[in-house]
Amino acid sequence: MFKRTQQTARETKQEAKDVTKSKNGLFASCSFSSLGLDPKLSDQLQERMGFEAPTLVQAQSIPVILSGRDVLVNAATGTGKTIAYLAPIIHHLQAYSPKVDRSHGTFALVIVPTRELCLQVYETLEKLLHRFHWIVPGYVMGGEKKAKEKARLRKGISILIATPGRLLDHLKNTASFEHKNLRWVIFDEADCILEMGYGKETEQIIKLLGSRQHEEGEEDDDDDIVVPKGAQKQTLLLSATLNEKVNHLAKLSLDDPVMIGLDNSKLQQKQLPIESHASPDSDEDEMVIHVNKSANPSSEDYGIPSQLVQKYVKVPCGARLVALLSVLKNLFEREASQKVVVFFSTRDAVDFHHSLLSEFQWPPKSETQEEEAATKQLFLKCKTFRLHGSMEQEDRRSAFANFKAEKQALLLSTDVAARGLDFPKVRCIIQYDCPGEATEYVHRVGRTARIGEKGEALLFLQPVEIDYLKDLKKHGATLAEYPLLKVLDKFPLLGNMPRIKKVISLESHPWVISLQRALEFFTYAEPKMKNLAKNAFVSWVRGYAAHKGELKSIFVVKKLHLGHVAKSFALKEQPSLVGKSHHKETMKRKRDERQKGQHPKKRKKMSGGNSRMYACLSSSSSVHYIQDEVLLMRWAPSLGAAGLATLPRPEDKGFALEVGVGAAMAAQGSSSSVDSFEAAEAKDGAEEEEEEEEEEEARGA
Ligand SMILES: Nc1ncnc2c1ncn2[C@@H]1O[C@H](COP(=O)(O)OP(=O)(O)OP(=O)(O)O)[C@@H](O)[C@H]1O
Repeated sequence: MFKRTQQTARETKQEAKDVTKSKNGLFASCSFSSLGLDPKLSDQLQERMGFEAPTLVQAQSIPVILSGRDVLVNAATGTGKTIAYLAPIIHHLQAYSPKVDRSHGTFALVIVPTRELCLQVYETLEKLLHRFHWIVPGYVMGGEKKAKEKARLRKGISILIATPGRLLDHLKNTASFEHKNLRWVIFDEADCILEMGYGKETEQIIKLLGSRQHEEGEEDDDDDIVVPKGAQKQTLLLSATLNEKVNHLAKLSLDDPVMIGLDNSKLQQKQLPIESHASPDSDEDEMVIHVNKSANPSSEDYGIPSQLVQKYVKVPCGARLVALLSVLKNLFEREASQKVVVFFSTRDAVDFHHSLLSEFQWPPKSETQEEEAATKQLFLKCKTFRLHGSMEQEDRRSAFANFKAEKQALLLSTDVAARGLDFPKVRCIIQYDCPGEATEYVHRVGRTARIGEKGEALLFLQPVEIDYLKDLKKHGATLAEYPLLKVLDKFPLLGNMPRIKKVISLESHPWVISLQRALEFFTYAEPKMKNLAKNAFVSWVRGYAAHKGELKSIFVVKKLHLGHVAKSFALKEQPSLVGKSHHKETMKRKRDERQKGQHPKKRKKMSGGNSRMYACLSSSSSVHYIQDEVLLMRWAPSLGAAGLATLPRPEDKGFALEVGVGAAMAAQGSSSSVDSFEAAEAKDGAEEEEEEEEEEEARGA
């Protein structure tokens, strides 16, 4: 006992040392005012916000941004990039004479990929503007009422934070959106904006802003232009994972940029083929970002906080759910007051695990009812929140705010929480479903170990997926193995279950067996739970088939044992992947939700206006249908020996369809990939409100 206390004390001391060391490497040895910021603003940062010194990236970026140059900033997650770009803008704006007011419209535009990040940047901005009340902050984003946003834009917003779809909508349709004084455009999480499929929107935004921009030296007799003479328009691109994908955006929007945090291995004279949209008069000496893919890459390919402890846990598919619950229980028992985020690949998986963790009790059954009432408790004694793209905006907002405010809580999320979100005191990130590209791994784990704090990250892998570690290593992430068996051994066994001395496989561990049984019992006790499990199973398999590029050879859907996958959703048998009954259930669920007002009038545009069902025969000769003809056309060549046939709508003919696993699954999987889901959701946000707004306008709102 004494030995253990001594060891814990030693570990705590070591952790404290590590944090100090990492903090030493994070902060610059200067003050905010020495960077050239206005004293009132420096004071606000130091005194009111409690930032004693700028971080290194702030110390490097602020003077360059103040000088008016375009900038590309690449710095690790949680190093303070938001302040790095907001502070110089406020410094300039507060000094304008005459003072800026609402009638001058928007001077700075910050474009971010998700709604939560939009709100977060807005909150930071509000704090920074505390002493500059005449500068008006504001935001526009999908999911909000457009009529209200229009009214706010009409009044005037000096610094506007926006998601791309909604911003484009206002640029096109809100005549009162004043931006002729626009001087700054910032793309925060620039690579993500492009990866989420916003490339076209971004190009249009740049074009629309450019066409109405006030060019320097331009003859202009408009008295409303208040940008100081000689002040240059400035564009800033930032991310922890700037890579070659942003070259096109950089080329479109940046003029002779300064690169901050991009080491020489990533910057090369223009050798890479820049995409065909490159302007013919481009500068031949221009720098482009190039990610080093050599056999011996830099360990700093993507900036992962050095104090972050990264681990992986190898779990056979059938034991995944038990392993997840055990790891979580162990974490919260070890340290009650902490926050943990678990990432899943699909929204259905988030919903299922959220319901399960919010209701599942332990121990599962007792001898007498009185005893049961006295001893039963929730398996996890912490508040559990969920966050994903098809939640109602108000629910998203409250989940985000509540998880932020809690001291002890668990958040289950899709990648909607992976970028930029700054939840204080998150101690551990669990990636229960693999993230896909290494960039996403970096951003997910970046929700912990922020601003020099300690943090842990745990990646779940099945034995067949273990090669993913090599992919991460190429980008500088090396993970140690998590001692799962040791953790499982700590849990007390139920009743008189014998403790086996040597456990041969994880699945035969008595704790795993009893917990799995209890979970299955719980899931089957209520039809609602069972349906959630089935939906989660189906979308998980589809999501698995949607891995892209080189990762397809690691995450091979054909290698999955679907019975074991079912077990990981506490199902005793494998449900049909897309049977008629499932299709009907999904339609019914959506109808019910719509009636309850949970899915207000989402309009999905199908190409050609008339959707038809297609069927394709996979190599295993089972039938799979796809509702989106474009998707099938794209995937058809990759189906190999698969036959292809056009069928009437199943609901017309009333035949049941079974899905085949393999190439055809991959085809449907692509439609349920997280990225395209989230992007589609966010884009819908722009359209979704149209009808609502028309209605409101008709009512004279
Ligand atoms: N100079 C500073 N001193 C102390 N804390 C700071 C400082 N600057 C910023 N912070 C805090 O650090 C946290 C991380 O900042 P921020 O969210 O801007 O990081 P980021 O680099 O944008 O991360 P990501 O890449 O994940 O988006 C925030 O809570 C912020 O308030």
